[in-house]
Amino acid sequence: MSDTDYIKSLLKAHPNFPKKGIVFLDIFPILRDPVAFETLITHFVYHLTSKTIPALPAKKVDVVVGLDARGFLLGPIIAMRLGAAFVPVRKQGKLPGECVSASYEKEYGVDSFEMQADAIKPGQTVVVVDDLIATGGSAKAAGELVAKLGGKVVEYLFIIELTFLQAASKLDAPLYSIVQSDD
Ligand SMILES: O=P(O)(O)OC[C@H]1O[C@H](OP(=O)(O)OP(=O)(O)O)[C@H](O)[C@@H]1O
Ligand SMILES: Nc1ncnc2[nH]cnc12
Repeated sequence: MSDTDYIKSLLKAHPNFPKKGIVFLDIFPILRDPVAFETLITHFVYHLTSKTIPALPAKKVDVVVGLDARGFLLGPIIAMRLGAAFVPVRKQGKLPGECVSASYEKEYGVDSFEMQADAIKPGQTVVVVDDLIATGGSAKAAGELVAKLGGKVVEYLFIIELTFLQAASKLDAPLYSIVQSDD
């Protein structure tokens, strides 16, 4: 079985969660299976180190940015494997010190994201990681925060992409997803 089929087989769909009309795709069964979790992380790391990402000369990622909350389960592990920094993007009011912020609309509501102002240095290369991209609102806001600090997003990485919402067109860098869902 391919990595993609293995990971896909563990995703659980919950119709009408967190509200009517949304089919929530749950990634937690992957994390319950250590072999699947290892496969997932290794897949991302292999992608970042052995494939050609046009905006990533010398294949060097300086910073992995993970999005609150499920991006925190993936980002730090990927960052450690790459020898890169991990930087969290958190929902408003959770981070101490000076922060930059950006608000965004998502599949089921409005929210605001923040990043610590000294977390990324001008010119650093960044990958943004999260479990799922739906409308792309949260990823776009994260990209805006990176840009405000002078960083350069070279790729947005997700386990799942809801392709029917066409988020890729909103982003300023390529989108990579392991599983694509079109319904
Ligand atoms: O592409 P978008 O439409 O922006 O939606 C995707 C975002 O929504 C989910 O997080 P959620 O806001 O539910 O937060 P959580 O991780 O704290 O549950 C998901 O983990 C992404 O972060
Ligand atoms: N359909 C979905 N499943 C899981 N997380 C989500 N975040 C936004 N839309 C989602």
